[in-house]
Amino acid sequence: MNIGIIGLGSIGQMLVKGFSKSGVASPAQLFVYNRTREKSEQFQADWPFTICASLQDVSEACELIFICTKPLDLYPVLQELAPQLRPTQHIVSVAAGISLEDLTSVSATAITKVIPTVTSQILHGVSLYACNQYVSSEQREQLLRLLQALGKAEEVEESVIETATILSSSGPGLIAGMMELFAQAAHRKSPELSVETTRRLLVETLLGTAMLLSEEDLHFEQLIEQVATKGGITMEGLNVMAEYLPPCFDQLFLMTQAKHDSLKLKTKVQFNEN
Ligand SMILES: NC(=O)C1=CN([C@@H]2O[C@H](COP(=O)(O)OP(=O)(O)OC[C@H]3O[C@@H](n4cnc5c(N)ncnc54)[C@H](OP(=O)(O)O)[C@@H]3O)[C@@H](O)[C@H]2O)C=CC1
Ligand SMILES: O=C(O)[C@@H]1CCC=N1
Repeated sequence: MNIGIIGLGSIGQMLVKGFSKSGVASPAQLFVYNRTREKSEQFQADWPFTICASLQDVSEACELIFICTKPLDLYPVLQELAPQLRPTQHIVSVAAGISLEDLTSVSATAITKVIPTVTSQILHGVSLYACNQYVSSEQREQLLRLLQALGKAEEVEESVIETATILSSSGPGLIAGMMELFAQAAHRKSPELSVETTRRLLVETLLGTAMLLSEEDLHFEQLIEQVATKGGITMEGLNVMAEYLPPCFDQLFLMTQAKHDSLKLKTKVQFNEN
C-alpha cells in the first residue's frame, strides 16, 4: 500500500525514517509533499521516496495519507483534499488540538487522529490514536500495523488524549529539558565537572534506567527501592523532589492544557468559519 506524507517537518521526517527503518514500508511506497520542495529533495537523498508536486498527486497515489503540517496549516490541506477523496481512503491527522469532530466536519470519511512521538524514528515510543466512525476494521488494522512498527500504539479516548500527549509526545522534550537542568545543577555544584560530562553521565543513566524498567518490568517504586538505600543518600534527593516537584508538574499540566485550549479555539474558528 502506498502511504502519503504531507508536511516533512519533525514528524513527517520521523514517519519516513520509522517506516523505512522498520521495513514496514519501503521508501518506494512513500509519497511526500512538502510546501518547500527543497526540504523534500534534501531528505530524499537518504530516503528515496517519491516527491509529489501537489496534494492531488499524493491523493491519487495513496490510500493512506498522513497530514503532518502544524495545526493551523491543516485546515486548508484537508479542505483541498476533501473533494477528491475516494471512499476507500484513510486520512490521518497528527495535529495536536484538532478534534475528530472538526476533522470529520470537512470530510465525512475515514479519519484517524494520531499523536506520534519523535522517538519513533528509532522505533521506540508510543503513538496515541483515536479513529472516527468511518474507519473500517481493515483500515484500523492497516494503520495499527504501521504504528506498531514505530514502537507501541495505544488507542485512547479523545477526552484524555491531551494529558496523554504531554507524557508520550511532549515527553521526550520535557525529559530532555529536565535533564539539562539536572546537568547544569551538577556543574554548578562541581564546576570541574564540565556540562558535557554531566550530560553524558545523564544520557547513559537515562538509557540504563529505561532499559531496566522495561526489561525487568519494574514499577518506578520498585526501582526506587533498589537504588535508595534506607537512611542513605538518594532518599535525601527523593525527599527534595517530593516537596518541590508536584506543584511544578501540576503547573506544567495547567499551562500545557491552556495552550491546547487556545490552539483548539484558533483551529475551531477555521473549521467553523468555512
Ligand atoms: N514535533 C512533535 O514532536 C510532535 C508534533 N505533532 C504534531 O505534528 C504536526 C507537525 O509538527 P512538526 O513536524 O513538529 O512541525 P514542523 O514545523 O517541523 O513541520 C511542518 C511541516 O509542514 C509543512 N507544511 C506546511 N504547510 C504545508 C502545506 N500546505 N502542504 C505541505 N506541507 C506543508 C512545512 O513545510 P515548510 O518546509 O515549507 O515549512 C513543514 O515542513 C503538528 O500538527 C503537531 O501538533 C504531534 C506530536 C508530536
Ligand atoms: O509541542 C507541540 O505542540 C507538539 C505536540 C506534542 C508534541 N509536540
